[in-house]
Amino acid sequence: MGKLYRPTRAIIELDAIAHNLAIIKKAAGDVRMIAVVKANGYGHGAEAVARQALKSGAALLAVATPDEALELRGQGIDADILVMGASPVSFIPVAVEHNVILTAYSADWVRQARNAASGDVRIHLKVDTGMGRLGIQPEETEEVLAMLRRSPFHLEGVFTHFATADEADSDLLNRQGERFTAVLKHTGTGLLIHAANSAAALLHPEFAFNAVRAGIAMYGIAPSAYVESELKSPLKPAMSLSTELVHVKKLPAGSTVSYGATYVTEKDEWIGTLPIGYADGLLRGLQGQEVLIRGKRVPIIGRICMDQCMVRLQQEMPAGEPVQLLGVQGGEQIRAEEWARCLETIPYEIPCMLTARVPRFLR
Ligand SMILES: Cc1ncc(COP(=O)(O)O)c(CNc2conc2O)c1O
Repeated sequence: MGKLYRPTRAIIELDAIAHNLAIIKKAAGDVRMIAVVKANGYGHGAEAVARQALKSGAALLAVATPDEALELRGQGIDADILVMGASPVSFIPVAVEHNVILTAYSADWVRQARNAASGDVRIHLKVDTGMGRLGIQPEETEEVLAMLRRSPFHLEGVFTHFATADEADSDLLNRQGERFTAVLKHTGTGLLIHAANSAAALLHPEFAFNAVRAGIAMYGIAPSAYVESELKSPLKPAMSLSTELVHVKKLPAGSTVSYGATYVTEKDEWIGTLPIGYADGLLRGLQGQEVLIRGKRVPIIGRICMDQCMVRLQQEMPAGEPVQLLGVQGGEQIRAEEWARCLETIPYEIPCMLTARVPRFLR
């Protein structure tokens, strides 16, 4: 990456990825780890996270789309990669060429795919046990397995996905687990059997089967407040986001700040400008969110702009003063979970929403 002239950057701590995978592995037991690196590694950088996860013992990688798999292959990643989403039948020859594992997610897909396939097509069969997104219905299992046996597919795994593993109420989780266990009576041996996402891997080892698919927790973010409250060891956020003040001025009482002049200073106020805005992923809904300067919390005031935002300082400060938007500064910390509360969303969205304009530096 060439020299950058804007101080805004995300730092990705690979040690945190390793730390979090160890926590997940300890919780899930003696099972294989599938590192979910889709969506550019939840915004952290898929290649770097994939390499660290493999170094930390991940057995294979999981992505959402065929293109994400090909991108990793293009970056020289030779490990097994499972495309968990719907791959078009037209991708099958490409998958064989690049040794990418596909998901058989419906009886129709199997019917169409078996006519398009030549060569050893590696697949995992997905069963819909209650997520209602992709997967065959449990009652289709024997029919689909029979079709697979009469096809050029090499069935290597069976999986399902939990809809409520991050919630205290485990009723649907248990029903999904029972449905999936019933399906496994028909699938034979020697398969990778995986159902658990981070929440299930951390809190429900009874559903670890012989592999778990870790996403959000690998990045050091708890799937939900409930899961975080149940954790024995804290996760370590792998991403921090920082910048610097680029402009500081004192505005007299009654001065307006930013578009719409929605913020008016009530007295003489020191106002700082940060070179980060909603085109970087600092969404306008984060107006009012605090950032850290000299270890103290100061609020974003006025409307967040495309490339900049303003904060109300407690005193005069020089341009160049470090600003922490996510991460630790002094004795304080701001986490993705806090942004998620501010935006009334889930923490998953936070790292994913940082745009490519924010450079990611590995540490
Ligand atoms: C099929 C599948 N397996 C595993 C994971 C990892 O889950 P985790 O990040 O909770 O560990 C996901 C995440 N999928 C999504 C997370 O948020 N929206 C999603 O579609 C997934 O879609």
